Amino acid sequence: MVKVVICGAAGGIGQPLSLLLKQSDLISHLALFDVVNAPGVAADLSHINTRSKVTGHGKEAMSEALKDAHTVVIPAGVPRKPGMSRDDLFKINAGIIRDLAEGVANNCPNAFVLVISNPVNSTVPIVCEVLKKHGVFNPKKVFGISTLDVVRSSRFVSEVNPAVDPSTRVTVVGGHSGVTIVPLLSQIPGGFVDGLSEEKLGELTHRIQYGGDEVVKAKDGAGSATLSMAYAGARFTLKLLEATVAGKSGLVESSYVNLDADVEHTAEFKSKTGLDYFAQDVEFGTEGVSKIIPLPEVSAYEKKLLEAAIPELKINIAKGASFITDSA
Ligand SMILES: NC(=O)C1=CN([C@@H]2O[C@H](COP(=O)(O)OP(=O)(O)OC[C@H]3O[C@@H](n4cnc5c(N)ncnc54)[C@H](O)[C@@H]3O)[C@@H](O)[C@H]2O)C=CC1
Ligand SMILES: O=C([O-])CC(=O)C(=O)O
Repeated sequence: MVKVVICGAAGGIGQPLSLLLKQSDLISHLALFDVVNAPGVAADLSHINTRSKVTGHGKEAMSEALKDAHTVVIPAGVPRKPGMSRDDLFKINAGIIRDLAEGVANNCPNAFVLVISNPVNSTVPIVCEVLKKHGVFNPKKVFGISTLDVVRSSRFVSEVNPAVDPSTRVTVVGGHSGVTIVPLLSQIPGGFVDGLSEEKLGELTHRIQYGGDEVVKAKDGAGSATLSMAYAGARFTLKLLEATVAGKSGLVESSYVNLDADVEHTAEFKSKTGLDYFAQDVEFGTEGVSKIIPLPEVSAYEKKLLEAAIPELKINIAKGASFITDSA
């Protein structure tokens, strides 16, 4: 039985994400949890004639929803409005994520946990610290979903140079907010960056780093990216299921992870930077993270971007981790 739980399933991301996951035969039970409207969304989805059973679980039924889950995807919490940073969401979302992580520790301690809720740079450390507190932390099983940064990069690159197919993978590392998002455009095959002026490269990098703001502004108070995020979230979740359920090897996706997930390939980076978490290309295996792919040789421009990302990431990580450790 492969039970996948969506926490925040009735929301802007939760609904289309649930719809996309309903199409997968790898899932046998899709459990939708939300503090509002979960039974309604579940009833609707349950009429679709694919393999999975769908159940809805309201406010009082978190434990029932999470019980024995294989994978838990978390897009629960509030989104940004214009003028807000992702970090401004911490006040509300940190507590929501802590409570859901407690639920995971108590009901499905072996589950893969995929965190979408912002600020991802801090919510992932919150989940990890809660799981550590309960003695059930496995760094190979907790993922911050930064896939939307990769999806945007591929799209925006193809707009700058139509010769690059929009499905071309772009390596994006760092974290998931502003300067912590570091696209490694020098890695795109075919000498993509060589054809760009310094100004164009700066503009494209900035667009990738602040792509979320474009949507927040266009939605004008009605929230942030939901449909592109659902696409990115489904792509990540399904790839992980292909590795963990169907046993496919060699699948790679970028993710914001605890670097202890692969000490062999991260020890040097960790001691050099002092970072415990970083988004990097991750190869999936049956246990979750099978390998964190080391950073490639980066350009001088990207080196500067990394230098700007690291101190900001440290602040975000410390804020998330101490939210749990200081209250112990
Ligand atoms: N990682 C990424 O790339 C992205 C992350 N996000 C983040 O995802 C989160 C959700 O965004 P939207 O779906 O647009 O927001 P939304 O407000 O439309 O939906 C959030 C849902 O979470 C539910 N919820 C609130 N507290 C809950 C709890 N304790 N347990 C279960 N469900 C709960 C709400 O009832 C609501 O249905 C936001 O924090 C947003 O910033 C958004 C886009 C991209
Ligand atoms: O911008 C936001 O607040 C939502 C998000 O994380 C994104 O779209 O990348």
